[in-house]
Amino acid sequence: MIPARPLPERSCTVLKSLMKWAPSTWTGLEPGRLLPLQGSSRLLSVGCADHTKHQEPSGKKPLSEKKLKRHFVDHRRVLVRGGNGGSGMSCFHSEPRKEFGGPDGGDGGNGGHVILRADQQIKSLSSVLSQYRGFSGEDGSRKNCSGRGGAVLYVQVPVGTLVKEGGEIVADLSHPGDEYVAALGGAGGKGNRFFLANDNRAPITCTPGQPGQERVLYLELKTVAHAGMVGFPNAGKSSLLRAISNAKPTVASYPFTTLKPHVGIVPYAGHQQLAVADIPGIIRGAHQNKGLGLGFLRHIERCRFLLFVVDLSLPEPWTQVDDLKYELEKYEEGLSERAHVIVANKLDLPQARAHLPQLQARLGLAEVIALSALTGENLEQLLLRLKVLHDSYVEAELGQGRQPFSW
Ligand SMILES: Nc1nc2c(ncn2[C@@H]2O[C@H](COP(=O)(O)OP(=O)(O)OP(=O)(O)O)[C@@H](O)[C@H]2O)c(=O)[nH]1
Ligand SMILES: [Mg+2]
Repeated sequence: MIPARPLPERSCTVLKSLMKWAPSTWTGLEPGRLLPLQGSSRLLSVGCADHTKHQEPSGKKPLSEKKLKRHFVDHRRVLVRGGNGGSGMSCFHSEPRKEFGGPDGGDGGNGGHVILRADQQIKSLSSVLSQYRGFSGEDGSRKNCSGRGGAVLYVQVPVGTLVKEGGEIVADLSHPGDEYVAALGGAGGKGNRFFLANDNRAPITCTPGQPGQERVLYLELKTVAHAGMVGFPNAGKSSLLRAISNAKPTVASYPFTTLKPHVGIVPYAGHQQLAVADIPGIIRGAHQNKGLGLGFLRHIERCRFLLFVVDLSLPEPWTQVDDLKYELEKYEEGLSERAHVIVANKLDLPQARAHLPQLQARLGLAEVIALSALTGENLEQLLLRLKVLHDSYVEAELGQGRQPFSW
């Protein structure tokens, strides 16, 4: 007899990865849990202490920024089709000693809708497939039995997803739990029982189910956060996000290190949380598609306030602020006038200290917060300012009878 041998380690890993993916494929067959949720928490760094612990399991190398970018999708064209309605049945009651039992064909069930639902656990549109078909209703059957209706197919999308059809915005799923019926299921057909009338006691007519609605939708993700960081490459945006939150975006001394938005959570007393988004650097001329272009600014469009991060160690740092504001204006008029703070980073460098008085003189003392993301100097001042901005935002929203966004 051959003794049982333990599986080699590599096979175990392969098996485990298969086990990890298999349920997400099967869920497509079940109503209610239909999405192949790629629940990888690495899709977007979320700086919640517990989350980050799960993000990088010990012994596993974190994914490089380049690989992470492949998982971050902020556009998607989706073809959605509602489920078809089931057909009605044409048949007659048949029973011993009951010759003319009458029509008893049941109606077909309605097709299931396809519904987009904003889910906070989903961080990018990468888990959204290119097409979805709703569940069809069952056909009607004998004895007036109606067919079962098709279950609703829920497609989970990130909070902040815009739904467009033919260039027009048809829905904005900006709050967790928001839903949008992307495609209606077809109505079920009628069985011949439905056509029973005084002048027609034995109808044989029955109707087929209607096909489900078919639409081509464009999904566009606009990250939702309280504060958005904008700055030139290498200004230290990612370093700052690392310093104030538990998010772990890559930091390096070359430009365009960050290739996808990151959201970090800054915890405050009383379980208050403030979401801060770090987006790729923009450069002068970005509106002419220089650097990474301005496409990423869509991720700060919804931010309630902005952090202009400038490198204080460079000569004439105020020109960075002017250039950033100019690029923002080119992207969307009025964007640069949103509530903001100017963060003068790299205060630890000697030349930076020399530039500070000039910057403050040009932009105003109150507006500039000089700090060092590297040494942590003066970070509290930024945290306090963020809190003040957040509180005034909450007050304004409540004043207008709206629920403020909370992460
Ligand atoms: N001395 C000093 N260096 C800093 C400070 N903050 C960031 N750096 C350095 O500046 C370089 C760029 O930092 P990042 O945080 O990657 O800059 P970024 O703005 O995110 O850059 P992109 O992602 O390319 O847009 C890194 O080498 C950091 O170590 C600081 O406060 N002081
Ligand atoms: Mg960065």
